[in-house]
Amino acid sequence: MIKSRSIPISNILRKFTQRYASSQALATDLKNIVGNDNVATTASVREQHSHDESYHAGHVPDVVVFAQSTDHVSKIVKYCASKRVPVIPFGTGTGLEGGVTAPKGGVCLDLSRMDKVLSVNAEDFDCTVQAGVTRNALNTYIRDTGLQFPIDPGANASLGGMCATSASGTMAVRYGTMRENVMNLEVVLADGSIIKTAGLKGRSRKTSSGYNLTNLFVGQEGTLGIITEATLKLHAIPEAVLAAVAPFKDLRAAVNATVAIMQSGLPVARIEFLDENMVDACNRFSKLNLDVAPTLFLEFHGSNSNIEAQGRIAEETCKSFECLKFTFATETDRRNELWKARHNVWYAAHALRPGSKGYSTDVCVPISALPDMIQFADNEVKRLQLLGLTIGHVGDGNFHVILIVDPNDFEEIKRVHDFATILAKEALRMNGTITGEHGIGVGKKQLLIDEFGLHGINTMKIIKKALDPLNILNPGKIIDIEKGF
Ligand SMILES: Cc1cc2c(cc1C)N(C[C@H](O)[C@H](O)[C@H](O)COP(=O)(O)OP(=O)(O)OC[C@H]1O[C@@H](n3cnc4c(N)ncnc43)[C@H](O)[C@@H]1O)c1[nH]c(=O)[nH]c(=O)c1N2
Ligand SMILES: CC(C)CC(=O)C(=O)O
Ligand SMILES: [Mn+2]
Repeated sequence: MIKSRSIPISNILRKFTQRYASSQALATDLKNIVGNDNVATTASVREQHSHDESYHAGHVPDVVVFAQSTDHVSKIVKYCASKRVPVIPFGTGTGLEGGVTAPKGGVCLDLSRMDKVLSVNAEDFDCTVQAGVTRNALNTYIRDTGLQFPIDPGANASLGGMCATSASGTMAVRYGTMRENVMNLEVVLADGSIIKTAGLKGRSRKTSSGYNLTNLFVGQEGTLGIITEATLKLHAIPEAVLAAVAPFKDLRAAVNATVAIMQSGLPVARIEFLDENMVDACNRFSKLNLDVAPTLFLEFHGSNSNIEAQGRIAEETCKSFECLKFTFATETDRRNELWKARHNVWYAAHALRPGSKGYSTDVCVPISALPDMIQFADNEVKRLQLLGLTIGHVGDGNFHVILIVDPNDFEEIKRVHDFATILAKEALRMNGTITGEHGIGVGKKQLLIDEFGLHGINTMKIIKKALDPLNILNPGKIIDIEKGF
């Protein structure tokens, strides 16, 4: 008898895909489980679910299932386990690392119909939502409570997707990332069983009870379980908000000012860096009239008296780094205009070259290393002659270089890949990480090995194999379970 270890991977994959007779048979079975209206097989729906907003190649699932409940998810996963069919969770498809693609076909499990806010405990500053609720929908729902959920990736992502990628955004510097804001998760495991990661009813502010399952499932990108519900921390909407814009003579001055502000302990709510290419793109796309120079957007949250004091300290610090101007934006409309432009940078960058594709890097380094890191990125963009625009959540040491590339120019694409690899390796050299918030998906699997080393990756493989022994949950993402080193 041949040992399974010696069967070539291609044969295993063929066998793997032969476990279900056809996409049609699969769809028929799934319709019996969740009803006709919740199963789609049309080419257009499958195509919509084959990719996210990144440049990564799309792969079409065999079937798209729209789950309406945790019970649906559990039954679908149990069925898929029995047939060895891949299950790829889908929130809103705004990911940037190809996480929702279906390289081995299978069932795309769309959670957007699980869109109920289940409870809001205003007095405890928490809420529980189904995975498909989007961050904007939650904030609209809780507006009258005086509370907000401030984690704000530019896109209106699903909260399940945000848990799954450990998302953050412009306000993480003040309120933390998803890792700090998820209190409990309901998760469907690879055999269809359902767990709560912080106790069956837990929503306490602190716990030292058992293993930290919550943070095992935050950032797992659908490879260990399907998140069906999340209990999240809420925060008070500040009494007063003050924003400011500060252009600088050069990139280094702007980043040095950021480091000084962070090291002074000033409780900034947002501190975002835009290089001059990015400011120029925002001016064009969002019809702004900002000085084209390396710029900081800042925001302070608090009471009327303390935000003014905070603003003044930031102004003095920026002036000590020779900022060209420091302009406060007090009116709500002006602030909204600035932050809307900030959230649209991805589209502003694409608009520079119609027909182009964008690739975003996402390194994060300790704050003291940030000036050298951003300078390094700038030098490399120039050396490799790329169209790169830098934007960053610099208060956290996290920034993105958006590279705009002609999808038909393979030589340019290679330079983009070279750049992304060089940048990630430099971030590791500076004690940082290859991804602050976008995750690994299909794009950064090799670099993850550099970040964690052999024993670290093997530990991840052990966890993956224990929780998903048939490798049906989002296979091919984060780690390649079949591949050795
Ligand atoms: C214009 C723009 C701007 C930004 C961003 C995107 C875009 C297009 N993003 C990236 C993106 O919005 C972020 O990764 C979201 O968390 C993705 O949420 P979706 O609901 O779209 O997940 P999406 O559907 O894209 O899925 C992402 C991954 O999570 C998995 N998944 C989804 N739902 C799941 C569930 N319920 N259970 C288990 N796994 C699940 C998927 O399988 C996939 O691997 C971002 N991000 C960020 O952190 N900071 C930022 O500033 C921005 N800014
Ligand atoms: C495309 C990316 C640059 C999106 C993002 O993470 C951001 O705008 O901060
Ligand atoms: Mn970002």
